[in-house]
Amino acid sequence: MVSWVPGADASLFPVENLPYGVFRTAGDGANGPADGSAGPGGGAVGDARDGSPRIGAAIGDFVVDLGALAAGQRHPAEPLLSAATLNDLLAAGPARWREVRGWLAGLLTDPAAENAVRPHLVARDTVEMLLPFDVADYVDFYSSEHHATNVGRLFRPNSDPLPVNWKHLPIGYHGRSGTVAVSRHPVVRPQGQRKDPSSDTPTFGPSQRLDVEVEVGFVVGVPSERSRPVGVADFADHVFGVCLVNDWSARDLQSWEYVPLGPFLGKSFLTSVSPWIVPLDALRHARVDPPPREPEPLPYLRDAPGDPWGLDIELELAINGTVVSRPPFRSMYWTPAQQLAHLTCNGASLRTGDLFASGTVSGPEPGQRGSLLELSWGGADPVWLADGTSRTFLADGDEATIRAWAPGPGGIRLGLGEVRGRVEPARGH
Ligand SMILES: O=C(O)/C=C/C(=O)CC(=O)CC(=O)O
Ligand SMILES: [Ca+2]
Ligand SMILES: [Mg+2]
Repeated sequence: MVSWVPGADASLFPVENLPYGVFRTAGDGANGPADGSAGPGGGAVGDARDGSPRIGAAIGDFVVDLGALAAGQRHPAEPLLSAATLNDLLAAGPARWREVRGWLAGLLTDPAAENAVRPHLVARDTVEMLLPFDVADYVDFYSSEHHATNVGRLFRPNSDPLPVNWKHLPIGYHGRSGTVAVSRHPVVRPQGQRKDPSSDTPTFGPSQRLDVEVEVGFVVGVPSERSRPVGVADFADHVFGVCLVNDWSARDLQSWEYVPLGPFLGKSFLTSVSPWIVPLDALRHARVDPPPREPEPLPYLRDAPGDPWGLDIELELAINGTVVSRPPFRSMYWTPAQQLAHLTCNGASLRTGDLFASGTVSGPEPGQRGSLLELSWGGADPVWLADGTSRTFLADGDEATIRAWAPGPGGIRLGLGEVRGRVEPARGH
């Protein structure tokens, strides 16, 4: 498809992508004077909606202001698109999602629509991106065989690396939705209990083993009824789209606290997500067969015939600008459709805004590991950065950035954007 938006076709946000997000422009609510002296729309280039959250879609170097565009076009989805979060659009379901996406793609490719749409384009480098949806429940899975094997070796050297249940069900845990934040949120070093292996008693203080986890997140749109499991074949009826997730992890807190109930404070201080939610429709060309599963899973976890949900998403992790890893999502053992089926198989219901993350994505090669725990092999083998310094875990001031791409139609690449965060020193106590 050819868009009239300058540069869009050759960018990572061409009209085949059209991810949704929530943005605001500088104004009273954003970068305006702290004393609030300027009224709404104050300032020479002010807009009455400066500072207010607005729903947008990314196209090339721009954001389309969807509420304003829909109002101008008298589009029936205008109330959904004029909201402050994506939640109403998420709840509207696949028929509405496809209709809005088709309408927008039509306008962005029709030269006759340029005059009507152009006033609603905002340069992306001038906006602030906000958390795009109210996060309902947050679940994190553990579905990379390579990651689970590596972490098993490091955390449980005297046991089998994979737990006996691992190939029978997608292991997961419930995380903390209230501390999910959008990219660029500061990563304040968490404090907590940790116990040095050479000591008999724990101490309290700032984590010395702060880590990243490179993950892909799935955003639920359509809720489900309690006591009615969602089958693998119904994945696309409920899930709206995909974002990137960094499940920041304090390994010293985690390894001391996690037995027997699993991750708790070592991960609950912050989970960062990318601002752009790429609709499943945009990822049609990224679908691939997942790796072979042996033994065959129980019936409720088998791939829907002819409709498996492996995804060929290439990820990249950079620390202070040095790319340290390229995890391949296509190597994940359990697909998001299997994760969703498992999440609901006991009758637990879904809510609009539920977020479930894949688990750390690690491929089979050392350069494909999705955490510093694995890349530095538990701190034994430092990772070198372009400035000549090395890391085992994150230092104060470090910035971690996850980026990703997926194949689109006709050999083009679609961007999933990025999620980044900079570490700040611990506070308090
Ligand atoms: O093996 C363990 O004890 C824990 C591994 C994790 O860090 C849990 C997690 O967040 C799951 C994942 O990201 O794959
Ligand atoms: Ca994780
Ligand atoms: Mg987390």
